[in-house]
Amino acid sequence: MKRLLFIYNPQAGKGIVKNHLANIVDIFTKADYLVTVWPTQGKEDATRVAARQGWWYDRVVCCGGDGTLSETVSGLLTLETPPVLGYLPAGTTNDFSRNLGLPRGLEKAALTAVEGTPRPCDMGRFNDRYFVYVAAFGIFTDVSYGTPQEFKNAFGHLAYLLEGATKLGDLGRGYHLTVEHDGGTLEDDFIYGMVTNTNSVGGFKVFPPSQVSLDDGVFEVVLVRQPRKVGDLQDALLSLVRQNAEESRQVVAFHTQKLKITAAEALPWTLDGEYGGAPEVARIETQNKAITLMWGK
Ligand SMILES: Nc1ncnc2c1ncn2[C@@H]1O[C@H](COP(=O)(O)OP(=O)(O)OP(=O)(O)O)[C@@H](O)[C@H]1O
Repeated sequence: MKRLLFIYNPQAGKGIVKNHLANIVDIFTKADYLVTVWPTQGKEDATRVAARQGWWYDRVVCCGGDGTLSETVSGLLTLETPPVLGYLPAGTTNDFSRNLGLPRGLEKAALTAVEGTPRPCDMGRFNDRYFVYVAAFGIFTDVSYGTPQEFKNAFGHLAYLLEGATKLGDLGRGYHLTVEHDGGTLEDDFIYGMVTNTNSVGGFKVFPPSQVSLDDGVFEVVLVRQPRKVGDLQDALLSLVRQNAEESRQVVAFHTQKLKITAAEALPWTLDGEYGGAPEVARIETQNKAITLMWGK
């Protein structure tokens, strides 16, 4: 009999997991797993339990929103040989799960967690922390802006925000940055930056799907320069909407394995939609195929 650790956030997505718990455990049991169930007790608890107990299990499955997935992965990455991870999306935002082709419904996702296709995926290191699919800074990811929910929705709203800014003639507040990546170094003022592993962050796409993969060992980086005039904002917006960032003066887009961003002041970041601190120097690196995730067939 194999061993499975099921970590779930009882608060995620208004507590929907509770209504499905018996069915989920039954699905795991039928797949020949002895199941340990761990309802998370608060912030960072998923990280703690995954880091301390994960080594003993053949499979870890987590259930919750992007926050729970990110916390579980952070714990598993401290292990020498992390077990295969299944994910049951149950949050208010489940951006990442779209990339895994998971079926709708917790029972179907539970079946995928034990009988789907295991695929190694790249994870991100951000100074001494980890992220699963996105690290970002700038307009509307700033801590001073508002609630965590507003951060979470920021990515999907970027194009919309730029459009609004264009109408208002608000050129935004830039950060003076030195950006060192595999292909060179640039120094300029930027209003927004995103380092991502996926092609779907709130439906905001920059790279053609053929250039993006979860296991290629590189991240996709998008930086929006500080506009000097309203026309610059329009230029940035158009290039984002048309997915031709490479041709825009306002938007810089590239792939890289390593990235170092040095800011002239504290720069607030979000990691997987949660506040990630405000370091002056951010060292970001792809951890190639660091976690094997269960995918839908
Ligand atoms: N028992 C708990 N009570 C309160 N918060 C918790 C508890 N367990 C975990 N958390 C915290 O809740 C945060 C959000 O969790 P999660 O992302 O799973 O759910 P969500 O907010 O509903 O979904 P999303 O983040 O996708 O909007 C996590 O950062 C986690 O640390």
